[in-house]
Order: sequence, then structure tokens, then C-alpha cells
Amino acid sequence: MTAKTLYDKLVESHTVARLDEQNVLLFCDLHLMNEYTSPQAFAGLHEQGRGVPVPGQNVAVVSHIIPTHPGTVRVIADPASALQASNLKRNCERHGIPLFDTNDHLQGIEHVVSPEHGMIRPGMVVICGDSHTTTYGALGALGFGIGTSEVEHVLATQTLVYRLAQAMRIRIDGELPLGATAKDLILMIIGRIGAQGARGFVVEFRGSAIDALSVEARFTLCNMAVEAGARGALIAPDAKAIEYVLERAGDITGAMREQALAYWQTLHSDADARFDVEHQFDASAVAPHVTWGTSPDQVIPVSGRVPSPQAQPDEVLRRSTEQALRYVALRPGTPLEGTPVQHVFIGSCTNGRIEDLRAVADVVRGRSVAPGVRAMVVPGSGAVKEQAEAEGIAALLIGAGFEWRNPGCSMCLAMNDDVLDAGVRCASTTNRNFEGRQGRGAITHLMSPAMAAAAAVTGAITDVRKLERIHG
Ligand SMILES: CC(C)[C@H](C(=O)O)[C@@H](O)C(=O)O
Ligand code: SF4
Repeated sequence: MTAKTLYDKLVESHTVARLDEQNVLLFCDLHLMNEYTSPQAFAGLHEQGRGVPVPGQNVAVVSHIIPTHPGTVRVIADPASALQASNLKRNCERHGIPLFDTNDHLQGIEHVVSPEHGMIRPGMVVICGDSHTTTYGALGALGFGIGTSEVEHVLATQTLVYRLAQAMRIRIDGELPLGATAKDLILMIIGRIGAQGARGFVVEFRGSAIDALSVEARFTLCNMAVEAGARGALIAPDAKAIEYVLERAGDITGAMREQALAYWQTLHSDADARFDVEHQFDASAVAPHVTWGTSPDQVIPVSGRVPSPQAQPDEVLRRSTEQALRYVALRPGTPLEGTPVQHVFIGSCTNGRIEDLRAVADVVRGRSVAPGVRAMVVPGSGAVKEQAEAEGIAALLIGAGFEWRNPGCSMCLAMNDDVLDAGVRCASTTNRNFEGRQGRGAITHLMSPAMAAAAAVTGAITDVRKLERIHG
């Protein structure tokens, strides 16, 4: 018997038919939908007079366009966005698909909502018309994003024509130093292998540094694997992951629980499984990282200096460095530390979970938002928001001068009315720093929640480790 990777096992157990050398028909256990990528898919389905055969294995969440202003009733003012939300509601009602609607108190970002209710379990194939579906690898589920025509196919058949990926293993041993988080780890990895470094691969993370991460930190890691081009990210489920799932999946009891536990034990790569590419990193050398440019791989440790186009090894890199520097209005050789920010955004499916908000609160406690800075916290979901309110985190942050908002994607991609003005520089816990991502002409620096909190209280990009030293 040939040794298998975890990825092989997940694909094989979901293969309905082998179509050719490269493609299989893959069964999808769970299909998540948002208001943004589903309307045309439903329209196509209806044109062909098709139904949704297994509506219970589909779930929809209004994520992207929803306003986040405080208040109990949310009204979507923008007519196009309101139409997207009402279409989603109508389509879900028509087909019996569960929906977290605009004013559901548990609503939020699809990738935050689904795991917290036990919908994601080890061994599943989870898909969504959204690239950050890789997040679910943290629980040993194969998650990946699909396009709108594929959404239609999945609605109609619960299957997908799936092109097989290659397997990459990233091994990370050692202990993350104080002040460095899973966000810094993944930013460092993306910086090293590049924004296309994992293109065509499903990445399996393993090693002692991965074992040490909390499940929420693993979500952060797998979420951003797509920023290195990965078609999926996986971490073999361990006791921590299994406990996380069992605490939330109330339906897994009795004999089913025994069966599930026995199956989940098999979800790891065999000892001699072959990977197409392997990388290795040392967690103990990871410092807090901050992006300086307009791609997540344009990233350096916070103590670093913005690179110079002249120092780049080839013409393509020289040009992209030059262009990025022009956009972010930074000169080559400038230290990142001390760069003033006018805005701080804390949230997103990368860092909008309760542990992230606790990390922010730990830095902010005893301090307040610097004058001239607008700092905004948008919890990843209603459940995260309620939890943070119950723990006193919301009160602490509001007292320190943060805006405490309702959940949603918000300023991660500025598809609602949380949009930055041109030239505004933002310390952000999100995952993409593309040109215009948070508003036309706005400048994004990606970093961890603790680092964003440090920026909020100092008004500049700041090494959170120094902040802690100064203030004891
Ligand atoms: C809107 C959606 C299609 C998109 C994605 O696929 O990731 C968004 O969530 C993003 O983060 O850019
Ligand atoms: S929070 Fe950002 S990255 Fe995540 S789904 Fe929403 S827009 Fe995409």
C-alpha cells in the first residue's frame, strides 16, 4: 500500500468519479455561500429549472456588504447591496437553505460563523465562493474557494469538478517568541516563498510550532495560506482540534462520536508520504511582521527598513517595488517603525476572533487611542461580539477610544460604507493590502492584532514588544 498524504486521503474519500488524469468529481460536505458570489449561480440554476437536492449541506451568511454601525437593527442603505441581501434571502427560502441573515444576532463573516457553530469537522470537504475558505484546514477539513459557475454546479449536484493539486509540506519547529503570533508566522512565510510560492499546491503545516498553536491561531495561519497562492491548507487534527469541534458540534454523540473519533485518528499524512515540495522554518526566529507594500509578500520584520528598488535582483521586482512604494508613499530605506497611521482596523476572517480581541485588549489596557487616530473594532461574528462584551473587552476598548462595531467583513475590503479616504494610512489585522483594498488610494499595513493595538495607542507603526517593555 502506498503511503498517503492527508490531502490524498481527503480527496480519495470524497471522489465520486475519476474524470481524467487531472480531474475528479468531488463530493462537498458543506457549501457556504455569501450574498456576493451566489446571485448569478442561483439565476443559472433557475434558468435551467433545477433545484437544490441537499439544502441542509448548504449554508448562507450575509458577510461582505453589511453595514457595521452600532445599533440593534441594521438597514442596508445602498440599493445594490440591499438587493444582494434580499436576493440571498429569497433564494435561501425558495430552496430551504439555512441563512444567517442581516439581522441575525449570530451573523458575521462566513469563515468565522461556520466553525464556531460546529459546522466544520475534520475530514470534510468545505467549499465556498470565497478564497479564504482555506481557513478550515485548521480543523483538518479541506476547504477552498470556487467561482460562481462552480457554485451553480454545487447547488445542483453537491459535487464539483475538481482539478487535483500538488502537495506541499511546510514544517515549522521551535517556539514563537513573545510578541510573535500566527499572523507574524504566516506573513514571514509568505514573504519568504512569495505570493505565488504555493500556487497549485495544497499546503500541509506541521511541526512543534503548529502543535503549540491554539485552534484560532491555526485558523489565522490556514486563512492566509491563500495569500501565498495555496489551493488549500491543512493541519492534521489533534486533540485540541477535536476538542474544539466536539464542544461545538452537539449532534456528535453516542456511537456516532465513537465512529467520528476513530475516523479522525486516521486523518494525518502517513510517515513516509511523499510531498512534491517541502519547506522548513524556525518559529523561534519570527519577529512581529508588517507589510510595507501592496502585496502580502511585501513584508518585513517591524524593525526593518522599506526596501529599495535598486537592490532588487531583477527588473520585474524593481518595477513592482517602485510601484508599491509610490502607492504607499514611502521612501526606500525608511524604517517602518515610527511611520504614522491615521486609522486602525481590527477584524476580518483572519483576525476577528475572540483570542484576537483579547490580544488587543491586553495591549490597550491602561492606555488610550492616540490623538488623531480613528480605531475601529469589527468582531468577526455576533457570537464573538457577545463574548467580548461579556468579558469586558468591549467596554475596555470603547473606554480607550475605539469604535465598537457590529460584525461583518467591513473595512477588510470596503464593500460596505466602511471605506477609507485616499492617502489614509491604516494598520490593519486583515489579509490583503492590495491597492484600493480599503478605499481608493488608502494605504494598508497588515499586522497582528497586538501590533495593530500598539499602532492605535501610539499613532504609529510600533514594535509591540518595546511598548510592553516601556510600560512594564
Ligand atoms: C468577495 C470575495 C469573492 C473575496 C474572496 O474571494 O476572497 C473576498 O472575500 C476577499 O477577501 O477578497
Ligand atoms: S473578512 Fe475579508 S478576507 Fe474574509 S471573507 Fe470578508 S472580505 Fe474576504
